[in-house]
Amino acid sequence: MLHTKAPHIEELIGEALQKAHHIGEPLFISIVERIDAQDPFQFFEAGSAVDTHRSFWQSADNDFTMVGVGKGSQLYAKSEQRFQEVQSLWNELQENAIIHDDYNKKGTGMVALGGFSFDPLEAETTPWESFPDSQLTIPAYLLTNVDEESYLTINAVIFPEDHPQQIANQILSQRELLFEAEMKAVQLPEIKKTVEISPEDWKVSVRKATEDIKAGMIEKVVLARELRLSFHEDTHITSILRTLAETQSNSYVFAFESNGDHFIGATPERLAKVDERKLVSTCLAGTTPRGKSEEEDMLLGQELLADPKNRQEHQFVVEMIREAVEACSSQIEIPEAPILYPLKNLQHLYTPVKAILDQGYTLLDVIEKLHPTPALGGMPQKKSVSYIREHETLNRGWYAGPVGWFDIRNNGEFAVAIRSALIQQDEASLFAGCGVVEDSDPEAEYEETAVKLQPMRSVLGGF
Ligand SMILES: C=C(O[C@H]1C=CC=C(C(=O)O)[C@@H]1O)C(=O)O
Ligand SMILES: [Mg+2]
Repeated sequence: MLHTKAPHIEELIGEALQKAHHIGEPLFISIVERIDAQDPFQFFEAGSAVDTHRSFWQSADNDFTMVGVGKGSQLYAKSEQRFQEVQSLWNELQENAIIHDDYNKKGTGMVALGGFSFDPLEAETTPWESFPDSQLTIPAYLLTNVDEESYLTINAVIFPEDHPQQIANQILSQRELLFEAEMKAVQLPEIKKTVEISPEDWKVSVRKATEDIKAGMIEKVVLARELRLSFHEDTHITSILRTLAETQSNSYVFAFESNGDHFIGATPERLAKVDERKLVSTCLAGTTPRGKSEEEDMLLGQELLADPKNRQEHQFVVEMIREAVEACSSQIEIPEAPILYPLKNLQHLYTPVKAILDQGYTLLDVIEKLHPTPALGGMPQKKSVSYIREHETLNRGWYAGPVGWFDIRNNGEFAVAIRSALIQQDEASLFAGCGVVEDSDPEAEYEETAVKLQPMRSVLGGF
């Protein structure tokens, strides 16, 4: 039930239309209202009656959630300069925008949500046909839960030839649908078939990578593998999303729906966040399972902190992020040694990076410098990405790519889309990778990826 009244939509659209007429060009309009507290999962569910294009984003500390429905506008770019191209499209869109916003809260109003594939030079498109190289959506309807309040943004492009009444009616009827849905009971899928894609070949590729590292070809490379599940029925995405959010603490929970396909995950790995020019990035690499008892857990954690192979894996990430952050910011703070970052099934080595972003740089500039970090690609950056293109048999698509959001206040946050799955009706592909260094043992790396597959596997009907 909706207890707030939409602001004078028709009036605002009428004004925008007059202006569009005057300049002879389409105009972007964004209207923000504060609404009664809304459950984001219910809103996501209700969104399916409005559009098959939805987005979900919840920050790792759970205090910030956004749900996008439909397309107010979209930003696409397909080239090695995709981050800069998306930035230019975003700047252009803002030039002809009218914004009605009395609140000025982060993540409300004109906000772009979406992601980028791991490697823009990957030629293969299957099974990622619905997820272009970069796709950022300014949702037609955006729910933002921030500072314990809920906000609804309506975004639309108004063309000079549009009819204001018609547009207002459509918005008002869709807006009503968004607050109507009854939440179904959580229903997780039942697995019909589980296929691990060539685990033995994958271990051989890890062994080969260690040899190539010893031969000096590269220093580190992250190799990923795939697990394919099929289900007895089509999956219910809201149930999967809600269960993921409930079970995976310390993680960003995300979902992107595009043409009915879903890319969904719970990733612990922040790439970069900018909040009023305060920049935060994260080095997360080096892994061990959680213990079954508190004692075993501590022991495993201490071993991880002291393990040279994992420390090396981690250190590559710290060095690279330091260099990238130094190129665009000042007052950089990086602790000398990592600490433990505990998740439900595993623990990582973690080093936070803080800085103040220099004037003139945007979040996308930072993402461009960082992606991929050696936690997802390797070291050196370009060589390891080519190595992956050549030796990894799966098509990563958006797996390990940057996913997130930004607004017109230059705030935003991107995480790296790991611990994730591409869900296509009654099928899913799950992905997990691991950092291979000189001393990697293929069997141990295989086990590490098995634990990393666990969070998605368990919400998809597995153990
Ligand atoms: C590439 C993945 O994890 C990365 C992030 C944290 C720890 C990692 C590791 O210890 O190997 C990986 O670099 C993945 O989960 O698919
Ligand atoms: Mg590792």
